Amino acid sequence: MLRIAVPNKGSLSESAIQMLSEAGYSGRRDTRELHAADPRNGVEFFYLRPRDIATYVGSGALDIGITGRDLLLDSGSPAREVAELSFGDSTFRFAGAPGRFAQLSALEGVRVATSYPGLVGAFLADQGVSVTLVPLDGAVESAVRLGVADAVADVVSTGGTLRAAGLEIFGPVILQSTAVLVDSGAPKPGADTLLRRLQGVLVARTYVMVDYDIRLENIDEACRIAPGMQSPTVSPLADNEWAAVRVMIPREETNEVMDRLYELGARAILVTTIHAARL
Ligand SMILES: Nc1ncnc2c1ncn2[C@@H]1O[C@H](COP(=O)(O)OP(=O)(O)OP(=O)(O)O)[C@@H](O)[C@H]1O
Ligand SMILES: O=P(O)(O)OC[C@H]1O[C@H](OP(=O)(O)OP(=O)(O)O)[C@H](O)[C@@H]1O
Ligand SMILES: [Mg+2]
Repeated sequence: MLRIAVPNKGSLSESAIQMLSEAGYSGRRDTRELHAADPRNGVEFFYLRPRDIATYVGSGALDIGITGRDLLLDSGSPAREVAELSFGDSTFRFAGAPGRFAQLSALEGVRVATSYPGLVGAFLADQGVSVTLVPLDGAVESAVRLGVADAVADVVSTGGTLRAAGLEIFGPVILQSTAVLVDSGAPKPGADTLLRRLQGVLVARTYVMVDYDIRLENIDEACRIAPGMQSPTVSPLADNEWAAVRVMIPREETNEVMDRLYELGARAILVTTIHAARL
């Protein structure tokens, strides 16, 4: 059985569990369960703190897992990133009182609070800036107001938490993070199937299927508007001056592509969602 680590709570948990469900796996039924077997698919799930997942996978205790890139790098674990999963996006930034720090070098010698000391320490060492790191468990934005640090380094999503704490971002982007699939680098039976299934979910979410009818003389132009993956499927119609075309397009381009096809003379343009895919 492939042993898979899944975030048990926090920002990544719900999306990770949803994605595995769309990939055809059945997981735990109760949020307090820490382990669930899915014998039909030959996998076992272990629900763990996202911060600990790289440690379990890097040590070989578990085969593969879902965590954040920032948490992976912070852990110092030898686990490696296998694929991006397109959720849990965030940036990792420095912040301080408005106007206090103009650039990174202004951090020299000051106290920087973070719950990612491994990630921030490595970044600052690489940049040749020496600070006193103040490791905290969370809510690090309060550290400046409460006087335990001069600046913070933390996850930023909307920026709302920083603003509410009266802090301002400065300096370079430390990291662009996203949820990732991680493994130990050693091949594991069943891991390829999991990866293909998750990639299938991403394709199904990112693309839609478009069907339309078009006059034969306009097919080439229509295929330039929507070229598809390999190439559109073109089928004859009973009226031999027309053909039916089927093609995948990026979901976010749906209406623009429909408008352009219609203007070209396409009719009966139908868009359907994709439930699952293997490219
Ligand atoms: N708005 C967000 N807040 C926090 N983490 C986020 C956010 N968006 C994405 N993430 C990502 O989620 C992961 C952190 O998840 P984790 O569950 O450890 O902490 P959390 O969501 O802050 O939960 P908790 O604070 O309850 O431990 C990181 O990879 C982080 O980049
Ligand atoms: O930019 P925003 O949209 O405001 O989101 C970022 C905030 O969300 C997270 O905090 P969380 O709620 O997880 O609490 P924590 O700091 O205790 O982890 C993160 O640590 C930031 O504080
Ligand atoms: Mg948090």
